[in-house]
Amino acid sequence: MTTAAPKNIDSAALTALPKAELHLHIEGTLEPELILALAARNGITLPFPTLETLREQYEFSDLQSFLNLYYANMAVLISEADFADMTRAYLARAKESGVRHVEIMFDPQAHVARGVELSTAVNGIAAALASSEAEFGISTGLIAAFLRDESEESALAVLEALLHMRAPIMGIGLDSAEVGNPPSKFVRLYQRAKEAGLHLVAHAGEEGPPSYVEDALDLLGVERIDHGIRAVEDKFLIKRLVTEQVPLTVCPLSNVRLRAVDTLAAHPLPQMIEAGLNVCVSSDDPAYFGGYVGANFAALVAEFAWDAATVETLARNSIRSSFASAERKSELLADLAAWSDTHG
Ligand code: HPA
Ligand SMILES: [Zn+2]
Repeated sequence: MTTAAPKNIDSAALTALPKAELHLHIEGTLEPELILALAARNGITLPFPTLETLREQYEFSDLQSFLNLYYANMAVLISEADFADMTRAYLARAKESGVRHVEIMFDPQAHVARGVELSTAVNGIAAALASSEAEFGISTGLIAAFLRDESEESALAVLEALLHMRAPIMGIGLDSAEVGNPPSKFVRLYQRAKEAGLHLVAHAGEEGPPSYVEDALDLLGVERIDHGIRAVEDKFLIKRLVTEQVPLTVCPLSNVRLRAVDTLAAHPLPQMIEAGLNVCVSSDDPAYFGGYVGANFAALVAEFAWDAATVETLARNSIRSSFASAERKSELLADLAAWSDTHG
């Protein structure tokens, strides 16, 4: 018997790969063109009012330097239509990347702090998500992410408001400036969300130490870790993450642009796959970091010369680690098996 040589993974095959995107900040999908269009629609003057001057700002030295621009650009989001247009634009691009299921994070506190009603943000995003399956073939879920550089009281107040208005959220997350804002600050928030039946995720180990990953699991009870790349610094933690198969949503282009790693070649993802960790690939803030999830896969395949089996594993992990219904997961896994028959 001869073994067939692995086929090359071309861009059409990567696009066709059925995948779930589990780490995506919807405000991080605002492309410069849309920022300027929304600014014009709302009569807002931005500090960088042209495409050229705005684009010049997209050089980051760390997470905080990115967050400064990310929060400043949110000023253009005023009406439900703005939130809906941003979300629909993302879904259209996600479809081009072969995304079949997405769990979208949004930052409710960042909008409330600007004087935008919570219902405006929630209803606008939800309106676009409501037609996503029919329009784009993408099933969706919404996750309210809380700002870890704000107080737990502020997060609790916004969570209560979301529950009171019966916002269509499936879970909560924790994002923004990580170092100095450990998971231990948010124990009551996560307890409350758990009581309310919500799924629990948190960013940990992006810039923060491996102990934040451990604390997110032990103190907050999260089901998934967003990023988690610094876990590789602690071999005992890696062993635990492998044993428990904790999902890690890794965002390679983000890590390079925010200098969490020096280069894509130096990214720990191959080592993480090799160790048997339950990793998947996501885009984080694709309008800021040089590409949607398809571009992340393409860059990885170009850098590491991966075969079909490796990208299939990453896609399978993303589907299995999602909070999609059991039926939806089976459907996507069947599509993945069909992809493998063609491309494997
Ligand atoms: O990459 C990120 N890290 C932390 N907080 C964030 N908020 C939006 N994007 C990010
Ligand atoms: Zn993120």
